[in-house]
Amino acid sequence: METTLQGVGVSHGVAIGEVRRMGTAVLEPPAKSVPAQEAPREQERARQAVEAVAADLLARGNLAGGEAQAVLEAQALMARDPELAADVNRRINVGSSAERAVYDAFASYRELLAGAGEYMAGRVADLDDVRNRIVARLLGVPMPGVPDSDEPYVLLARDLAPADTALLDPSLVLGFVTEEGGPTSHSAILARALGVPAVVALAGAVELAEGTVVAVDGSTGEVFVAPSAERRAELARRAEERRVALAAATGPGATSDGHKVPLLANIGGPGDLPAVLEAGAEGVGLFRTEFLFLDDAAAAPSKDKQIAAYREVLEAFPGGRVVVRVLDAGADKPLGFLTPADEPNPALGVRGLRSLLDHPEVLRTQLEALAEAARGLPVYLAVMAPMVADRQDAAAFAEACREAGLRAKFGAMVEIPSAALRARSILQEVEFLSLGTNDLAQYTFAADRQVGSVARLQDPWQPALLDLIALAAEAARAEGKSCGVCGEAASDPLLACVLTGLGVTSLSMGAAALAYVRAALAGHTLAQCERAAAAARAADSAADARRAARTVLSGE
Ligand SMILES: C=C(OP(=O)(O)O)C(=O)O
Ligand SMILES: [Mg+2]
Repeated sequence: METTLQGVGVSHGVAIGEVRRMGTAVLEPPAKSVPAQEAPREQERARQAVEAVAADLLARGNLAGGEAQAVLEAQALMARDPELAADVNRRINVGSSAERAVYDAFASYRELLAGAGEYMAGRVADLDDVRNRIVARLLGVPMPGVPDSDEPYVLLARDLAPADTALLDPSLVLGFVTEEGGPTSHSAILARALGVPAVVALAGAVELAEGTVVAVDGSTGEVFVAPSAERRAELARRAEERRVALAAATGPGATSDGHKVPLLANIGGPGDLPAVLEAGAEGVGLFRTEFLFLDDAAAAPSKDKQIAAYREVLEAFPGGRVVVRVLDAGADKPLGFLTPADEPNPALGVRGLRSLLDHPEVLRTQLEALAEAARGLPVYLAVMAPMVADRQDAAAFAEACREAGLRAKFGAMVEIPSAALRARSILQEVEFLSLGTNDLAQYTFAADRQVGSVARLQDPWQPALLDLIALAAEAARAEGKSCGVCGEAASDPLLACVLTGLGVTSLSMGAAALAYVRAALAGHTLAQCERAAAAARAADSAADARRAARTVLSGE
């Protein structure tokens, strides 16, 4: 029988399919004691699990070929290491269960690797993956990581980290459902980048059994479990209605009375270009460069690798604008070579621009790579720094850009309330602002963007967030400079009208949202957007702000 679950819809569209679960991180197996007479049986279980995992890794390597094959073969060698096997057997002889013995033996091997120089330390993540696979097999729980499936599926997870999703095959993912995460979590951002429907913060999601058929409506946040034939028909009708409305809006972003609001794209690398070009993006408003390097977070990316990736993006927008963000490492996007491992609270620690100022050579290499990539291309390059707190940060960034000989506009992201409050002083150092509303909401409401239970406070309609946006936009207007939004707030069509009314000068979003936002802007005048913005700011809650804006925009 059909049941309906309600979460938060974060990426439009409808998907119907079987759920496949993302294996969760392996729990530490309990340290129970196993009687001596069972030791041989436990040793055999351990041996078989190790062998099965090694064989599986080799088989995957054969399929993948290239660099991936070398990595998987090295992992299979780690699994079959005779020293490790001897250690596992020793631990079982003194009373460990097979899973606990594997867990502990890998822990001591891990310490050895971590202390054995930079290259070996970089293999720790591979070793952990091998351990997780063997322990998961012994415990009889799903393998960690992306599901193995040849059929398209709806991906179900507690939450998704950027590193998990690097391995997803987009052609197989129909949609996402996650138990954690809010509208600005990386699950949501990735879903929008892939253009697949997604629902996050769905309580009880991980209890859905593997293979359950669900229908996901990423616009309303509903997930229908075992949908009826009537439900499927209704969802197909809704999807068709949206498609028709979208097809009607084309061209550059503007209100119905011609106030221009360039519609730009958020990208993570050249792989996103076909979708954003197809969706008619007028440029790039946020190139999240750290996404290029998540697969090799142990070492700083080489200059040549960077130049190639940047050039590919810059070439795609002749005559257009491309805003590149320098590496934003830390908190939800850790990079081993930049992010301190032992911070008690990484979101409040050395992340974003702070870590680049601690590693000036990494910043210099990136800025020089950008200068080189842009040489001779007819593109308006802009470069911005994440997590700018004050004028001193902005000045340090601008100075680094000048030293690298970069001919581009330098800008600051407004992601920390202090930057919105003192936007005018920051604008003495840089030429534009870009509001990162995801982090700005996180820091304004002290609400971790990765935690589903505080998603209410991550809602970009919160009037306090709208006030900070208005402050930054007014400061930019007073200085005769631009102030865009590149956080996920820009991808909500109704909110995009409100942001325009607040004085924001461009909107940047994932490819899938561009048509929706274009259509919403084209349906309203600037004066209507301004009235909607005033009504939203006068409200006392996110829900009331949304209602007030909707009333203004639909009632005139
Ligand atoms: C655009 C933003 O940056 P990210 O989501 O990559 O932190 C933001 O914080 O709004
Ligand atoms: Mg941010």
